[in-house]
Parts: sequence; C-alpha cells; structure tokens
Amino acid sequence: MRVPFIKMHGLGNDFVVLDARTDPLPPLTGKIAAALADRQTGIGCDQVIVLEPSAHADFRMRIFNPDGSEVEACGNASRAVALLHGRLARVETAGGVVTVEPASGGARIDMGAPRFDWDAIPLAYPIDTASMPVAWEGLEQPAAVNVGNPHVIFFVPEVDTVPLDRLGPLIENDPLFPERVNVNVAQVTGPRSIKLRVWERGAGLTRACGTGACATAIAAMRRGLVAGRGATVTLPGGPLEIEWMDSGRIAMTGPATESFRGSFEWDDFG
Ligand SMILES: N[C@@H](CCC[C@H](N)C(=O)O)C(=O)O
Repeated sequence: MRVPFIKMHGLGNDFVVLDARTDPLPPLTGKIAAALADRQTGIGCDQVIVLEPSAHADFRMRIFNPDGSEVEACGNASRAVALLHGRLARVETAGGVVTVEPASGGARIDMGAPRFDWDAIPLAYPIDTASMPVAWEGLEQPAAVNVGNPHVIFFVPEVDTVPLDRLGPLIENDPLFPERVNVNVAQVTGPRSIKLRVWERGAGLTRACGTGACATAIAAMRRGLVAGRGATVTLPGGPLEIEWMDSGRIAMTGPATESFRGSFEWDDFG
C-alpha cells in the first residue's frame, strides 16, 4: 500500500504528516512512527503527525516522538496543521482540544490553559511548581508547567553555555518526572523577550518547541520575570509570540511551512 505524506515544519521543528481524515490508514504503532522518523533509514523528522476523524472536534491530531512514544501536544505541529487545513478548526489532541487558525505565513493557536498542580505536571511528589527546590549540577530552582504536555523550565544567565545535550536526557528521565519531561533552558533578554533552548522528551535537541515556548513564557510571567501578559520567545529556529489571555488560555502565533509531498510503501515500515 502506498501512503502519501506531507513534510512540514515550524521554525525548523519538522514533521511527517499523514492525513487519514478521509482515507483511513492501517493502525500506526510507535514502532512504525519511529521507523518513519529515523533520519538515516526513514523519511526523517522530529515528530510524526497523524490526522484522523474526531467525534468531538473538526479532526484529531495524534503525535509521535522519534522514540515511538505517543504524546499529548505539539505547538509547532498545531501551526503546521492549521496551514494544511487552511481555515479555523478545533483539533482534538490527547492533551485537550486546541483551536487553530491560519495567520499570515503561519498560524495562531489557542493552546488551552496551563496547569501548575504537581500531579498535573505530573511530578512524583508534591512540590511548589513555581520554583522547585531541586538541582542538576548548575541547573537549579526550575519551574514546571503542563501545557498539554509536561515541561520543566530553568532560567539561566546564558543559555548557550548550558550543556543541554548532556543534562537534557538526565533530567528528562529523572524519577521526579514519572511521564518524563521536556527540558527548557531560558534566558530573559528584555522586559518582554526570552531566549530558549529545548531538549524535547523522546526527541532530543530540536530547532524549536512550541509547547516549550508557551510553558516558558507562562513560567516567566508567573515569576514576574517579564512584564505583562505577552512575550516573544526566540528559539534556535526563530521567534514565537506567546500571550497569556485574560481567559486564562495561551495563544501562540508563529510561522509554519510546507516543505514537500511524497509517498512511501507501508510494508517497508510496518
Ligand atoms: N515539538 C513539539 C513538542 C513535541 C512533543 C514533545 N517532544 C513531548 O514529548 O511532549 C512542540 O512544538 O511543542
């Protein structure tokens, strides 16, 4: 069976999108997703995205990391999917329903409300998630936020000097985080601006992480590190605009790009 795919990215965080909204696919397992995501032997991407019909929203978006884990949220893929769909839509994810709307060159996403309770992150035990009394080498006193998926955020003086390739996997797999965690290191660069690098759970270092940008901006606002309710978060792949709306929900605005379309033989990966 030949299956079409769309290669897309948001700020260099790249996706293989399988659109099964009209023509169903055989069930996609984590093993198949990992094989598709492999940059040496597969198509290669940071996440495999599957679009399916939904009983609760306009359609459903499933998200797979390159290690095969199926996860709850992906900010950059939400913008890519908005571009693909071409109009306002409510999208069911395992982390909740998000509203996607194309905007010039990209999209604006209503990502839902952040959660701060220790068991909503989730953490292994009760702890103040605004400023956690824990440390890994020089990285200390992080915040934790769930924006559909779990994030830990360290505010540091200089993000480029943090050995995130070494500390990222250590923190991601720490028993404090029973469902593992996305690891963000952030530098406040102005009253409304933040520089961010992310070690993604199940994926490693990526050019950008939309949910990481949302979680980091919210953590900075909660601690009073930035002024007001809006911030520009600049990742290695470029900037995202994050707003903590009066409704308590998060809006993320930024670019999305379709790179190319192709197809693959399902049996080569199944
Ligand atoms: N790239 C994403 C996040 C993808 C999922 C993440 N690795 C997880 O395991 O939660 C984004 O743009 O948000």
